[in-house]
Parts: sequence; C-alpha cells; structure tokens
Amino acid sequence: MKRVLLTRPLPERVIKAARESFEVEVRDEVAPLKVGQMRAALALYDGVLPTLGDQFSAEVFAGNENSRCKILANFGVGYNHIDTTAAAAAGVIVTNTPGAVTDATADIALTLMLMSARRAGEGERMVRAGRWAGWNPTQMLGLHMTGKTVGIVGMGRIGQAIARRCHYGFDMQVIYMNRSEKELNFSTERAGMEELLARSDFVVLSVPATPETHHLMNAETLGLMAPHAHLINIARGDVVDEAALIRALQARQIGGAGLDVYEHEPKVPDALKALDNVTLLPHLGTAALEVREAMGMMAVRNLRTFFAGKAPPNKVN
Ligand SMILES: NC(=O)C1=CN([C@@H]2O[C@H](COP(=O)(O)OP(=O)(O)OC[C@H]3O[C@@H](n4cnc5c(N)ncnc54)[C@H](O)[C@@H]3O)[C@@H](O)[C@H]2O)C=CC1
Ligand SMILES: O=C(O)C(=O)CO
Repeated sequence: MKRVLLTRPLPERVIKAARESFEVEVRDEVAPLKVGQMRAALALYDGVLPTLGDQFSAEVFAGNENSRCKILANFGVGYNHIDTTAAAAAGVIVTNTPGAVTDATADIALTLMLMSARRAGEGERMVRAGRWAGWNPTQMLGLHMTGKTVGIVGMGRIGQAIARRCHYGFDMQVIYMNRSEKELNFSTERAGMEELLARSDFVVLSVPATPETHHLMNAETLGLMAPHAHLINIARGDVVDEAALIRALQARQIGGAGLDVYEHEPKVPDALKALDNVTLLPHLGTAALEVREAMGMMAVRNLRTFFAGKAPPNKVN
C-alpha cells in the first residue's frame, strides 16, 4: 500500500476516504511544515497532501531528484506556495482542487463587498463597545451596492461566480480584466486595468498569485481607483502591496478595503488593524465543512488516479 502524508488534520470523511486506499499518516499540527519536514516528507512518503502555508520551494526539492514522493496533491486551488517547476524537475507532479472552492470563495467576496461598503465591521465594533447612541438619519452612511459597477480582476471560475452574484443579486454592471475574453449569460465588458480601476465602484481581485500579478495593486494602481471605491482581495496577499494599501487607507484615498488574504499570513500589520475603513477576515474563503470535504475528496481522487497509473484530473505541472 502506498504511504501518504496529510500535512494537516482534515475532515473525518476525507481521512476515512484516504485510509480506504492508502497507509495514511495525519500530522496533528496546524502550523506549516518547516523545510526539514518537507524534505523528510519527500523521502518517506509516496504521496503528500499539503495545504497553503507549506512552502515547497526550490530549496526543498534541491537534491531530492529521486525522492520517494512522486505527487503533491494540494488541498486548495491556489498553489503559489509550491514551486511547480522545481517539483517537475524533481519528478514530482502537483495537483489542485479547482471548482470545489468556487462558490464559497465568491460568497466571501460578496460578504467583504457588503461589509466594506456598508461599514458592517465598524458598526459591529461600535455596538460591542457600547458606543451606539441609537439610530439617526445620518449615522454611519456607507455606499449603496445595488446598481453599482464591479471590476473583476481575474475572470476565472471564482471571478465568474462573483460576476453572477453581482449581476443577478445586485443588478450591478460587470467589467473585467482577464487574459482572454469570457462569455457569460449576461452583458459584461472586458477592459484594461487602468479603465477598470477608473470606472469601478468595487475592484475585486480573483487572480492567482504569479510573478505577473505580484503587487498588481500598488501605490500607482491604487491611485487610479475612484475615491469612494472599495478594494476587495480574496485572491492572495501578494497581489497587493500591503504597505501601499495601508498608506492609501490612512489617507482616505479610497473608500475602503475588504481583505481575506494578506502578504505575510498569518501576520496582519498593526497599521491595518488600527484602521476603521478596512474589513479583515482570516482567510475564510473556503471555510465551510462541506467545502473542505469536497476539496479533500478531490485531492484524494487525484492521489488514487495517480497511483492507479493514470493522469490525475487536476495536474498543474
Ligand atoms: N480566499 C480564499 O480562501 C481562496 C482564494 N483563492 C484564490 O483565487 C485564485 C483564483 O481561483 P480560480 O478562480 O479557481 O482560478 P482560475 O484559474 O479559474 O481563474 C484565474 C483567472 O485569472 C486569470 N489571470 C491569471 N493571470 C492573469 C494576469 N496576469 N492578468 C489577467 N488575468 C489573469 C486567468 O486567465 C483566469 O481566468 C486562486 O489562484 C487562489 O489564489 C482560491 C480559493 C479560495
Ligand atoms: O483553495 C485555495 O486556494 C485557498 O486559498 C484555500 O481554500
């Protein structure tokens, strides 16, 4: 039987499914693996099921060209924590979990849009602190979301799910920036980044973290957003230059921001926490049991297919 390491405790259903096919070890810590632990995992297991946080960098694969491990079945769609080129060079294939994450992550984007526009976090903090003096007609006025324009950066699976929610749920106009044209069942407009930033009331980031998208939002691009507009990031932290975003929020240069992801997770800068015009969530995109089960079952399916000698459905390298 093949030996497989699950690098985090996963939902019971996923562990059970993995145990039906493999000799499974479940690491019972939630902290990311250290370099030495990843190198040991490559040597000791036939397959590893890692998650974001486990930084499988080129350093981890160096000298491991003939490692026992031949597959990293990542738990999650984003795999920017794995150097897939170095993995391929070491004879390790990498798979991910597309689709299983889409609706839940789009839901969190909408949560952040509403929370940021309608100042929900700020209001909740006020109530909890006993500072609420009662309803009045001009108290805590935010931005009305219905009918506004959303600019979606990265019109893939999640971007399209966000677009559908914005169009059908909130009667919003959808502009998007993407490498290729996308056909949806309703009218959308593809635009360049500058035009999208200038015209959007909400800018939503749903691109993968790659060298091309690193700091896509920086002092210059933040400066192109309308002063009332909100920036929402459900993609990855390093798509945004966090220091530049903090300066823009401090200067009230944009309407606000809603963040699910951070540049140096789980570190969230104190300067961000001190601001009222930003909503901060702890990478909740897929945090629902059935979604985590679906992600895990997909990763197990990738492992099973691979060890059955076939091409796994979600190979990325
Ligand atoms: N906050 C969370 O919990 C979650 C975050 N994510 C993040 O969301 C990302 C997107 O996931 P999916 O929609 O499933 O991926 P996808 O691959 O379906 O969509 C990404 C889209 O971005 C476009 N794109 C990539 N690079 C681009 C560039 N330089 N310029 C313009 N467009 C570009 C692609 O053409 C594609 O249409 C993941 O890579 C992951 O980092 C995913 C799941 C949960
Ligand atoms: O799937 C991903 O990429 C995540 O961020 C966690 O679900």
